Amino acid sequence: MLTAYPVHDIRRLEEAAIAADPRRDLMQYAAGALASVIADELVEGRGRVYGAQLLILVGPGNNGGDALFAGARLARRGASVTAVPLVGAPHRAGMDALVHAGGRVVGGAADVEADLGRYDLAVDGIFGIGGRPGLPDRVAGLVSLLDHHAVPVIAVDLPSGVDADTGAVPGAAVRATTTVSFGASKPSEFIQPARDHAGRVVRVDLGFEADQAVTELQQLDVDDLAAWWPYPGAKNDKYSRGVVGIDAGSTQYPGAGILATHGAVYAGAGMVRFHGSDEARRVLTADLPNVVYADGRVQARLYGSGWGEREDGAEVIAKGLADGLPAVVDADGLRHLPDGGLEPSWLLTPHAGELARLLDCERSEVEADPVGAAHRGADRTGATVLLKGATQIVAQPGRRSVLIAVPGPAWTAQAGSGDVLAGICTTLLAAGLPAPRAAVLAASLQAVTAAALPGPVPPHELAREAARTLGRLQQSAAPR
Ligand SMILES: NC(=O)C1=CN([C@@H]2O[C@H](COP(=O)(O)OP(=O)(O)OC[C@H]3O[C@@H](n4cnc5c(N)ncnc54)[C@H](OP(=O)(O)O)[C@@H]3O)[C@@H](O)[C@H]2O)[C@@H](O)CC1
Ligand SMILES: [K+]
Repeated sequence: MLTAYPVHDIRRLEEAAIAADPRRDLMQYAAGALASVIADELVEGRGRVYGAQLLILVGPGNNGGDALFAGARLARRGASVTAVPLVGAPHRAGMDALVHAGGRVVGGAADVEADLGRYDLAVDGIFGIGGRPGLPDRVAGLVSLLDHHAVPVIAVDLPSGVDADTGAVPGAAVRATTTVSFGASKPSEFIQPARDHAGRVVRVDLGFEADQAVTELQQLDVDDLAAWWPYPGAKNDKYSRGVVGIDAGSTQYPGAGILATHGAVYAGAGMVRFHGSDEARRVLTADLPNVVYADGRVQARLYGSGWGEREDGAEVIAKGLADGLPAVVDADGLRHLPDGGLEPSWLLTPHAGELARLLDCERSEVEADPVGAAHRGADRTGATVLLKGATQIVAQPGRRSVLIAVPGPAWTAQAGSGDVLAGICTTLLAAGLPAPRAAVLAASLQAVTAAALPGPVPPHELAREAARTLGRLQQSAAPR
């Protein structure tokens, strides 16, 4: 599990670390770690540090200071280091150190633009956690020229221009090959599209005490998925493994019911009762003869996938709430929710557009701050929210921390993925998992399965493949 903290918490962690050991110079420590990552990349790219051409992009704050001190260390090792101040006045002591070590400082972007292709590597010390999203125009021009010349960029702390807290990239931003992240991960390391701008992330421990933070973003890894999945044990029977009730699909969209049922069955439901359309039922009878159609006991229900314009949606959901069973509400079902009053054991699975509708805001607002929007969705409805998309975020009402699923390939962005995911979520609720854990495990299983079978594999085939993923995960699961 990786944990990220918003910038205001990282500032507090930094202050606490400095107060705990005032003699420790965090910037020198950070610069030393940065210099060693840069040296490794130079050695990998061209065999040695000596003689390497290094360009340092310098902003007005301590991020530029880190880059300049690292540049000084590399100049002492024989690299030819050029620093270009790009915004405001650069870090004074860092500049002095670089010049003292034999580095060169030019006046501005115009002095390096003509021969950018000669640099082996550029270091982005423009903005760090004090950065506002976007880059001034002249800086954006230089950054895009570096991209054009395919000069690899190492970002200091985070790629300049991205929004560290939200993961949004509303304007120009550095696209790094490697990011050297100090002290604590930033949300932008987990959330798309900023995650793609960071490239490979190298974390440098600055001795922060994380328990002083208020908000956390926890991103699962494959080991967490393997360890947390509720595999059946010797004492389980089909009822204790969990019976799923699926009310999904319609005459208009029978496929949604079929796909959700595939998701539920192949994620290991003890039994699936299907209450969707007759069209879907005919297909399921042939494909999945283990599915039953009679009413009876269930431990969790799915509502909404492929409902279309269903008229009794609100009634069906109200009845489900009165039953007191945990439930997943997906897709068209989200239009029939009561105004608040849901429970955290209910899981809503909107994509950005559906969450925007729930929040009465524009989709672009959800995309600009998906974690904040997921929180608002959970607080407004009282339910757990799994916000689907390039980054899959789980928020709970009244809690400031979120869970993030294992990242997966963009291949899963296709019609039907959400229906399968809703089915997997319902299986995990029926197995007795709390809604946040069910949501993050289900999304992670789908991502890990798609990563192992890359390509345009249709969602029902990925659903089947998930069963094989689970078999492999169970074998690899170390007891915790
Ligand atoms: N504290 C510690 O212990 C350690 C900190 N460390 C390092 O310090 C970094 C944080 O340093 P920092 O606070 O000086 O902020 P940083 O981002 O360098 O610059 C902010 C300046 O940029 C300006 N500015 C921002 N955006 C802009 C824009 N779009 N366009 C134009 N201007 C813009 C902004 O202006 P303002 O917003 O105030 O108007 C302000 O002047 C951190 O990421 C890490 O690298 C490490 O050494 C480890 C120990
Ligand atoms: K940076």
